Amino acid sequence: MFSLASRRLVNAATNKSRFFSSTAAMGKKVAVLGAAGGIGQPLSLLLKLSPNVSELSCYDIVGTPGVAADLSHIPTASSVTGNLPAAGSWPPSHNTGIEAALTGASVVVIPAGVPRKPGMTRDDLFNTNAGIVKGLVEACADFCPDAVLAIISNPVNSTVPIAAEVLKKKGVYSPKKLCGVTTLDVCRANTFVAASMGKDPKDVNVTVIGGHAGITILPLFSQVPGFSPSDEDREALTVRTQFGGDEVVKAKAGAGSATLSMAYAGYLFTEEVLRAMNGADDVVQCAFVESSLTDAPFFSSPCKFGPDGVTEVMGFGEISAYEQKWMDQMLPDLKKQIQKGIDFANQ
Ligand SMILES: NC(=O)C1=CN([C@@H]2O[C@H](COP(=O)(O)OP(=O)(O)OC[C@H]3O[C@@H](n4cnc5c(N)ncnc54)[C@H](O)[C@@H]3O)[C@@H](O)[C@H]2O)C=CC1
Ligand SMILES: O=C([O-])CC(=O)C(=O)O
Repeated sequence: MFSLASRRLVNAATNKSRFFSSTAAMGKKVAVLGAAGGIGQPLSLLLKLSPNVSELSCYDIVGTPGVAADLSHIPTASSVTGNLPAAGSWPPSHNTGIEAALTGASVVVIPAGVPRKPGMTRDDLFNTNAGIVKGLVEACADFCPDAVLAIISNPVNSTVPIAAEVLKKKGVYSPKKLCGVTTLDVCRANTFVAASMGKDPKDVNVTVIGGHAGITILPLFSQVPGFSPSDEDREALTVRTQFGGDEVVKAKAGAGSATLSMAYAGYLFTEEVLRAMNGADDVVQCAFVESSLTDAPFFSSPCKFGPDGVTEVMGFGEISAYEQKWMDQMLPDLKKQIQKGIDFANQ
């Protein structure tokens, strides 16, 4: 699923892409909200290397003039701007503010908000991040209502429903254009299974369904061709994928959560959205979207992408009895977290 995007990144970075000049003409404006943060900076770097991006708009409440000035020295075809809520944009001639940051954007990636510290759940971030996401999505509704929104800010299981409610109130909601980014769960599952099978991770593509928090994350290892782990290994790999975020939070010991792997995952997700916008008809990736596959109103599953975002929420095929057990356990939690977001947006 990701091998093409990954190859393009290497090509762009080494400036040898034979696609470079031809695809630059199809480049889109991409805005990163939270661009000065732990995820935002490396994500912006990767997007600056993308031949599918013609304009990179970095927005944050602090630091974006520096991030943009720094990125602007990288010799790729895209322009870059650093936007702040008030005065002090970069370049100085550029209008500052969220309106300038968002106007004309085709894709908006949102990693704005606080990360976890050890001992916290993603839901513990709700009180701070719910309001941040609500405010930013209101601005998206006002200034780029047709953009695809890719929500990274946690808790994704609640922030995506918040975004949906905000967009509905503004009269611009399209389920095709609102995605929670669960790509990091796929990256982790691929990495862990490839190591267990002695394979190159690029040859593994695990479907991960559900949500993006603990047991709501469900990797479908039964669908990986040639993979038949012992019960014990399957349990260990499933739990490690579900709690991969905690592994990083613990190792960072108070300095935050996954940033570099998330920047990579956010880049892969965005590249695939852009590739579909540019006409590719083979783009399928997991995303947390409005869904009728289960009785949870939002659910992550493989989705087909086209020029306007998600064109089909695909099913997830047959799952094993082991996976069904996790699914039964997950759904009440997931539905509760979704409802919490909906209630917040409507209070
Ligand atoms: N979906 C996923 O798989 C993952 C999600 N995350 C989540 O991503 C979020 C960001 O994580 P980090 O980058 O590590 O945090 P960070 O604290 O390093 O960066 C967040 C950035 O958001 C900015 N920000 C805060 N309020 C803002 C606003 N109203 N408008 C614009 N920018 C604003 C901050 O100034 C900061 O630069 C967290 O909520 C974290 O839990 C992290 C890893 C994986
Ligand atoms: O664990 C966290 O808080 C950050 C995150 O969502 C992840 O790494 O999957």
